[in-house]
This record gives sequence, C-alpha cells and structure tokens, in this order.
Amino acid sequence: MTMASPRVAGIPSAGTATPALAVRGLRKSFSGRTVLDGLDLSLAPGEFLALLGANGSGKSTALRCVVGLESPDAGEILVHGRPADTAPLRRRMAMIFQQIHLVHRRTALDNVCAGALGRLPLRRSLAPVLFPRELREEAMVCLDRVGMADRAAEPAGRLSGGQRQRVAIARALCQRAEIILADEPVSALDPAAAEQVVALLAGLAHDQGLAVAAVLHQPDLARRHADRVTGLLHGRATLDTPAATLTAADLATLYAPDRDAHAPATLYAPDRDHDHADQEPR
Ligand SMILES: Nc1ncnc2c1ncn2[C@@H]1O[C@H](COP(=O)(O)OP(=O)(O)OP(=O)(O)O)[C@@H](O)[C@H]1O
Repeated sequence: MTMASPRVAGIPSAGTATPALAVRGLRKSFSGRTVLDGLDLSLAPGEFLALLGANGSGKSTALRCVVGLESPDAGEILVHGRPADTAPLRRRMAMIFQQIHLVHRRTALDNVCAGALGRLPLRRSLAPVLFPRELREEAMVCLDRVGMADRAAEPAGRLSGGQRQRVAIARALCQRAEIILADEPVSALDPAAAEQVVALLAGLAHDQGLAVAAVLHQPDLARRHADRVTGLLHGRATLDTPAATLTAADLATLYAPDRDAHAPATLYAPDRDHDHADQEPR
C-alpha cells in the first residue's frame, strides 16, 4: 500500500501558475488572543475553494483581513502576485456575507449597479439614482448570470433570502471582481436555496474563470461543488485536500471538541489510502 502524501496548505494546487490570491503567514490577535496563527491559503483562477472549520477557528477573520476589513498583525496577502494594499487591487476582490447587505427599498438592478460605485467617477457615485445606461445594461447581464434578470425591477426587500444572495453575487460581478470571497453565504438559506447558491458560485469559478472561496458549514455542499477544501484549526490551515476526497476522519479532526485550544495545530496528514468515509466524527 502506498501512502498518498497530503498537499501542504498554501501551495497552489495547479502547477506553478501565480494564484489569484495567496495568503502567507497571516497573523491576527484580538486583545492578546491569537486568532490567526500563521495562516496560509491559496486560490487559483477558475477554482472553487471551500473553507471549513469549527466555530471560532478564524475563517471570517481571515477573509476580513484579506479584503481589508481587519488589519492583520503580520503576513502577506497577494493578489495575482502583488501585495493587496492598494484600492485598485482590493477592488479585484468582492466579499459576500451571510447577512446580505442590500438596500431593501431599491430595486435588484440598482443594488447590482451599486457594485460599480468604486470605479465610477465621483459625481456618479454621489448620485446613484443616475446610474448610466451602460452600467444598467451591464448590471442586467450580471443579474442574468445569476438567474435573476426577471426580478430586476423588484425591490430587494421583496425577494427571498436565496434570491437576495444571488443579487449580492450579481453585485460582486458588476464590481468586476475576479476573486469572490463568501463568508457563510448559505447559512441562512433553506437546503434547496443553499444548493442553488453554492452551485452558482461553483459555476462562476468553473465556467467564468473566477477565483471563488466560500466559508461553508455544510461539508456535503463542499464535497459536491468545491474543487478543494482548506480546513482551519486554531487559526491555521491544517488540511488541504481535493473536495472529492474529503473524509469523515478529516471532518472529525477539524470539528473535534476543543480539548486543548492552545495546543499548536499541526498539518493533518490523513492516509488517503484508507477509506474513512464510514467513520463517525469523534
Ligand atoms: N473584532 C473582534 N474582536 C475581538 N475578537 C474577535 C473579533 N473578531 C473575531 N474575534 C474572535 O476571533 C475568533 C475567531 O472568530 P471568527 O469569526 O474569525 O471565527 P469563524 O471561524 O469565522 O467562526 P464561525 O464559524 O463561528 O463564524 C473568535 O473567538 C471571535 O470571538
């Protein structure tokens, strides 16, 4: 029996091409408590990465650091190989949240147009009601890509949670983001809507070449739709594996009761030649 060697988190899985997003040695503490402990991540164009990990393992903090909503204490964040410390590079990333931030009284179309505010001339961004025709056309294309063109004129507040999340994704597309980071995008959705939204994110990666990473609390969705899974434990990436080979043992390790939260996390090296799929999490 040969031992399959696990790939080390942080090393791009596809050849040596520059990843769309690379995170190296990211550290963040709050009030002296370490939340990110040297996190490494990579995301290739056209890849859909699922981020898994127990509550408090640092997933949201990681994404918030990547898009500039938190300042990391140390580490590198590279977008297409360049430090993501300028507004134009940050605009190449869009974040989608569990709590969907849409203006409920504005139409779906207006909300999508708002994704372009960062690249509009100032006078346009101060008067969003005057979105130019070309932008409205582009926003319609984005709504069409998420299957919501027929609801363009509907106030966002009248849409279901799943529909609102699809509008939020269309807004990210209208931003012309190449990297989409989604923090628990389906946690508030029913199973059918969750499946649709995750399939949509996967499609943006696979059909349109975007780099997409999503924090998921549903390993089965990750298995079905993601290309790769990175697992966080105590602020480090301790698992990096093709989603299709994610095992029950992998999940047991990631979600094990926190016997010693201060123990250093080590790279988890599952023996891929064993079939752990029938084992229950510990
Ligand atoms: N602004 C903050 N101030 C203080 N502590 C924070 C802050 N943001 C996050 N934390 C703490 O950092 C830890 C990691 O939080 P984070 O939200 O990143 O975890 P998570 O893996 O996304 O968890 P969950 O799955 O529950 O969303 C938690 O203990 C949280 O309380």
